[in-house]
Amino acid sequence: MSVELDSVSFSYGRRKPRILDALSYTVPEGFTVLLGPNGAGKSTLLKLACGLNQPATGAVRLGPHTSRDRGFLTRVAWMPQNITAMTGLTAREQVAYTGWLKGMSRADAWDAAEAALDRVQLRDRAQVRTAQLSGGQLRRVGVASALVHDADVLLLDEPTAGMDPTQRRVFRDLIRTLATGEVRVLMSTHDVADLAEEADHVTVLTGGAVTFTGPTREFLAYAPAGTAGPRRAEAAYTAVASAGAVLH
Ligand SMILES: Nc1ncnc2c1ncn2[C@@H]1O[C@H](COP(=O)(O)OP(=O)(O)OP(=O)(O)O)[C@@H](O)[C@H]1O
Repeated sequence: MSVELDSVSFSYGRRKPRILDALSYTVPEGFTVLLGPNGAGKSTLLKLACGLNQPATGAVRLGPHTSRDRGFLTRVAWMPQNITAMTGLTAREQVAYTGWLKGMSRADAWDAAEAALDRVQLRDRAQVRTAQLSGGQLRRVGVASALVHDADVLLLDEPTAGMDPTQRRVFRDLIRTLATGEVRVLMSTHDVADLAEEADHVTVLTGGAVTFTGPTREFLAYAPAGTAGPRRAEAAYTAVASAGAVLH
């Protein structure tokens, strides 16, 4: 099952401009990177896709559920761009708390929190208060919180911002193991060179509209012929983002 946005419109207030206007989009299978310039609406799309914000018109669905149902919220995980350290909580407590909020029993959430911290290589910091973690470590707590309740769809808002190169690599490998079978991962990033080639699909959002969505090899084909390996994704992104037309 995937998250589907069906003709969704949204603005941050009645008199505010529409950020998304009749946008229809389905989170693709596997691992998808969501690219787009600052202010394109990536975070807004992710917040609608996880049920945190509700559309003014249209609907967000996961199988039989809409984003207003409990059944939707327990199957979709979202990692915000800014992770907040919860006052007084250790890393394990903070991750377990997210599991509990998503409907797990206290005992299950506690066990799952340890496993999730392990997956992001933060087990040795499990007993440290989150307020005392570094920015990159706190982001890993955010990733663990998104993993804790075994969601079908993971929506990650710039999860690698602030991670060092080693952790970015660990994270990329983790995403590859997560985005298999039924689990879909949609991740916004500005880290085009690092991540786009790893993905199964690429979606480009420009001015609140999806201007490209498709398999990564189709995306990379927009790079001018002869562009060298590591620069291919950036060149493809530049070509797609500057085309100003819908390419999918
Ligand atoms: N809480 C808010 N209230 C009012 N406007 C907002 C709010 N959050 C975002 N916006 C506006 O919505 C538009 C899209 O913002 P959004 O954060 O979704 O873009 P983005 O693609 O994620 O950007 P970035 O790459 O900089 O993170 C921007 O014009 C932004 O100013």
